[in-house]
Amino acid sequence: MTDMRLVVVGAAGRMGQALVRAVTAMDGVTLSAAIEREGSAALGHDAGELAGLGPLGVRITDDPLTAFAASEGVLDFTTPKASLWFAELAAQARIVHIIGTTGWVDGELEPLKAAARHARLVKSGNMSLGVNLLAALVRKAAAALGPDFDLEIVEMHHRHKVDAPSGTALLLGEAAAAGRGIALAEHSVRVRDGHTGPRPAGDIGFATLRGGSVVGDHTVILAGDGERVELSHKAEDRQIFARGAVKAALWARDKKPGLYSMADVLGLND
Ligand SMILES: NC(=O)C1=CN([C@@H]2O[C@H](COP(=O)(O)OP(=O)(O)OC[C@H]3O[C@@H](n4cnc5c(N)ncnc54)[C@H](OP(=O)(O)O)[C@@H]3O)[C@@H](O)[C@H]2O)C=CC1
Ligand SMILES: O=C(O)C1=N[C@H](C(=O)O)C[C@H](O)C1
Repeated sequence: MTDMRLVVVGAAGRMGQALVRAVTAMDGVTLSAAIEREGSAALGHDAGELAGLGPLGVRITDDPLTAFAASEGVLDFTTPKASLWFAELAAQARIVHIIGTTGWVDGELEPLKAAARHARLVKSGNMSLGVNLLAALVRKAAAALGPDFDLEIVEMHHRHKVDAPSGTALLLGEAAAAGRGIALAEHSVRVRDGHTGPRPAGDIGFATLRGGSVVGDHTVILAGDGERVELSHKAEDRQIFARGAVKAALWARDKKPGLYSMADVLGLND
C-alpha cells in the first residue's frame, strides 16, 4: 500500500511541530501539507525547519481546501472553533480527520457527529497508549470499589494551556462515571471555593494545576475510609500524543465513516 498522505493543521504549534516530527519518523505515512491560520508568522516557512528537522520541502500555507484535496488524512490539534471548520472541510473531501483538540463546550459536538456521517473521525482528549489504558483501569477500579470510595481527579499542565479541566481529566472522569454507572455531567464538581459544606456522596471532583513546562500529569484518587487508591499517568514527551495520532490515521484509513475514539484504535473496547 502507498504511504498515507497526511496534512498537519496548526503546524507551528507545540503539537503541530510534534506531529510533523512523528509523520516524518513513522513508516506508512508522508507529510502532504502543513497549515496555519491566515496572517500567521509561520506562513511560508518550511514545516520541517520549524519542527527542528531541517527542510522537508513542505511550506506552511493558509489554504486547507487545496491541502485536504491532496491528502488522505488531517492531523488536528488546534482549537474547537478551528477543528469544527476543518471537520466540515474533511467531510467534503471524504478524508480521515484525527482530532486531538480539547476545550469543547456543550453543543459543539453535534456538528462533529454530522460530519462523521461522511468522514472517518477519531477524536480523543488524549492520544497516548498509557492514558487510554489508564482510563480502562479507572473504569474497572470505580466499578470494583463502588460509591463508598470518593473519586477525585488531579491534573497538572504547562503554563500555556488554555482549557480546564484538561481533556484527559474529563476522559478519565467519563471512565470513572461509566464504571459507577452514572452520568458525569450530573456528578462533576469542577470548582470548590469558600464554605462548601461536606462532600456530597457520588461527586466526581476535578482539581487543576498550571505551571512551568509540565507536558501532562493526571492522577485519579479513589479515597475510602482508611485507604486510598491512586492511579497516575505522567507524560514526559509530546511525541507520545503525536505517534498516537498517526497510528489513529493509519487505523482509520480503511474504516467506515463514523466518530471513533482512541480506545477503538487501540482495541481497548474489544
Ligand atoms: N489529545 C491529545 O492527545 C492532546 C491534545 N492537545 C490539545 O491540542 C490543542 C493544541 O495544543 P498545543 O499544540 O499545545 O497549542 P498551540 O497553541 O501551541 O498550537 C495550536 C496551533 O493551532 C493554530 N491554529 C489555531 N486556529 C487555527 C486555524 N483556524 N487554522 C490554522 N491553525 C490554527 C495556532 O495558531 P495561533 O498560535 O496563530 O493561534 C497554533 O499554532 C489543545 O487543545 C490541547 O489541549 C495537546 C496535547 C495532546
Ligand atoms: O494542552 C496540552 O498540553 C495537553 N492537552 C491534552 C488535555 O487537555 O488533556 C492532553 C495532554 O494532557 C496535553
